Amino acid sequence: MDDPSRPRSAPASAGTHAKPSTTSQSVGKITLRPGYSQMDWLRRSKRERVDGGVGDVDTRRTISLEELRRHNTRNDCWIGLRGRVYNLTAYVEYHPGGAAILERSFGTDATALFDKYHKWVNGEYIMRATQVGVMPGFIDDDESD
Ligand code: HEM
Repeated sequence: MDDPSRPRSAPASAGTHAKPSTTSQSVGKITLRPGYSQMDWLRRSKRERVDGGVGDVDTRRTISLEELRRHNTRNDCWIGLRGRVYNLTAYVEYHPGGAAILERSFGTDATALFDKYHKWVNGEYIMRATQVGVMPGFIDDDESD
């Protein structure tokens, strides 16, 4: 007999199963394409660097605001976040908040907007495979990378 105290559906954390997502994922009004869930991204970025194919990147290179600003298009977008610079280009399609809202942050220090929408999200962890450098004056307090 069914035990009414046991949930019938999978818990929310079930999205972390090992297979790539094969159905669309809806977060709020945003629908992500199959294969573009956060788990798909984490799996991909664990496997490979996703820095836009610029090759052997010195992730500690200082990137001027002027250089950051030049990467401001959908096919070549970098953002600053807490002193690190990330190549967001590949992640845009995986962003649960959608691509459109990210556009205004392309080529800028997006820390304030990031915190406005989701201070709780660990952007440094999610984006670690995309780091292309650091912002001027950045002082690293994490020796693990
Ligand atoms: C490093 C870059 C970013 C990463 C890794 C990231 C990651 C995420 C994640 C994981 C979520 C889902 C949060 C949740 O369900 O609790 C999300 C939602 C969202 N993000 Fe981002 N994000 C980034 C940048 C930004 C920026 C720059 C903006 C604004 C310009 C933004 C706006 C939003 C919005 C509006 C949502 C939807 C919030 C909601 O539905 O409540 N994100 N993002």
